[in-house]
Amino acid sequence: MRISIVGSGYVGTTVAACFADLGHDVINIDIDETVVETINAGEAPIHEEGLSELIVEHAGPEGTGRLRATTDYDAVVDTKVTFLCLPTPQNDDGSIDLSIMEAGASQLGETLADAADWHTVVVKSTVVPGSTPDTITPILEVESGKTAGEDFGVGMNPEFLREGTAVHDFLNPDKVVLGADDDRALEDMRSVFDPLVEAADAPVVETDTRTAEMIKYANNSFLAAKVSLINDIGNICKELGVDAYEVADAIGLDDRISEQFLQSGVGFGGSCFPKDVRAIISAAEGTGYDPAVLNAAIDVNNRQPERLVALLADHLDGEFEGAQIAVLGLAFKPGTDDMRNSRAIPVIRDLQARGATVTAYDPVAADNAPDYVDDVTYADSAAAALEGADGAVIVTDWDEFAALDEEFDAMATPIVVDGRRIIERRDGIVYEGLTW
Ligand SMILES: NC(=O)C1=CN([C@@H]2O[C@H](COP(=O)(O)OP(=O)(O)OC[C@H]3O[C@@H](n4cnc5c(N)ncnc54)[C@H](O)[C@@H]3O)[C@@H](O)[C@H]2O)C=CC1
Ligand SMILES: O=C(O)[C@H]1O[C@H](OP(=O)(O)OP(=O)(O)OC[C@H]2O[C@@H](n3ccc(=O)[nH]c3=O)[C@H](O)[C@@H]2O)[C@H](O)[C@@H](O)[C@@H]1O
Repeated sequence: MRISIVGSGYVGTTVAACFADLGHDVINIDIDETVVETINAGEAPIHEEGLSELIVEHAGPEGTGRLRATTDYDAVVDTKVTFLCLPTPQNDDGSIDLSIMEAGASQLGETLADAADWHTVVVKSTVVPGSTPDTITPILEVESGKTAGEDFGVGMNPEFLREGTAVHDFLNPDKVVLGADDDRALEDMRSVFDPLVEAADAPVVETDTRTAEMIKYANNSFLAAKVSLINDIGNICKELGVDAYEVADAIGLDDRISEQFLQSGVGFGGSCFPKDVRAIISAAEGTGYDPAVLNAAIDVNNRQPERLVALLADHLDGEFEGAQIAVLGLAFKPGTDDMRNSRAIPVIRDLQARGATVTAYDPVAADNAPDYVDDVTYADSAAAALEGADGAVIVTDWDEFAALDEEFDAMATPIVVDGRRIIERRDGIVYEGLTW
């Protein structure tokens, strides 16, 4: 099937490359010319395991030609289904900012005015319940001069991939959620997903657009709250002299709890959990409901970076002035160069506010870091960051940090505060785990 994907970021590029791999003819539309040129040159515009190979195979000069990128929305007319994979950031008050979606829907609607045939538009971005039927559909109708359900269809298909394992997650979904308010749109979505559903033997949930939108927030809220709950328990463990990881291993054996998302530490970051939990809190508050547990999840998450720095402060007798602190890890999780809402940001700012100078190292995210933090020296290796440091904090659980050993001996004072349980406790290091 010929499909178009609007937005070529972490979701759009992954989805476009994977759909091309599943046999569809895919056009990826983005306003960023560099991104478009990169894809058309057969290269991945973002760091994601397995993505470069797919882009070489389907967009590269020797490739299948099933993936092509453009800045031109008119390309949509040659396709049958369009997925909107545009950013849905937050306003200052935490509520969802739909302006980019509105701009994309507006451009798409103008293009659809010229479409002779039925076309289905699918919202893949994470949007609060009601956004698709109440905001996106009316824009498409006004700009195209057509009627939803009669001339074109609208669906909502939330995405559950994780950054770092995006290609694997997309191709091996736990579930595929297809939300639609009319049968033809649903039928088109089924046709797009058939090859994936068959290859992955994935369960399909068919529902209306509002419910599909809410399923996404419920999924992310549940996981974010689970991380905050294990962090709350972890903080209690630390205060009481108990190892939270031993506790988590045991409770994770209970199928009702499961072992996943029980790693306590410096908290959740990324472009989704913090923003999505705040957006659904805001939507709930708009109805007059106070979502107490979700507010607590954000509150606990905000406190973990402070607790990490406070543990280091204890070992430096509160004296950060003139201290050189190594920060290992900048990305919000391993496997990605994404620093959006990384816990490294509050950790670095807190250290600097207390008077420390910061030398940071991350295997892939350092180039993005200056957009988020100032006055940081970037080292080429963990060893270089640690050399001469008065203390170190571990913010991201990159595998390579687990192999660090004698590098700590080159520190001026080998104090290591581990926010991700990645470093081995050993003689010669003053080691503090955040929740163990
Ligand atoms: N990042 C993730 O792991 C996941 C994200 N999501 C959701 O998917 C949506 C997209 O997120 P990301 O891919 O992370 O965003 P992103 O920020 O990585 O990429 C968005 C892309 O859209 C382009 N763009 C902006 N305005 C445009 C316009 N008017 N027309 C065409 N292109 C335009 C940008 O140039 C950029 O390349 C969000 O709603 C997010 O919450 C859902 C699941 C996973
Ligand atoms: O909506 C989204 O964008 C995505 O958000 C998350 O994916 P992602 O943010 O890429 O990464 P996760 O692996 O979920 O990690 C999020 C944060 O939680 C932290 N985390 C995760 C698990 C854990 O046990 N402990 C913990 O602190 C990670 O370090 C990271 O900072 C969800 O897992 C995806 O299903 C969803 O599609």
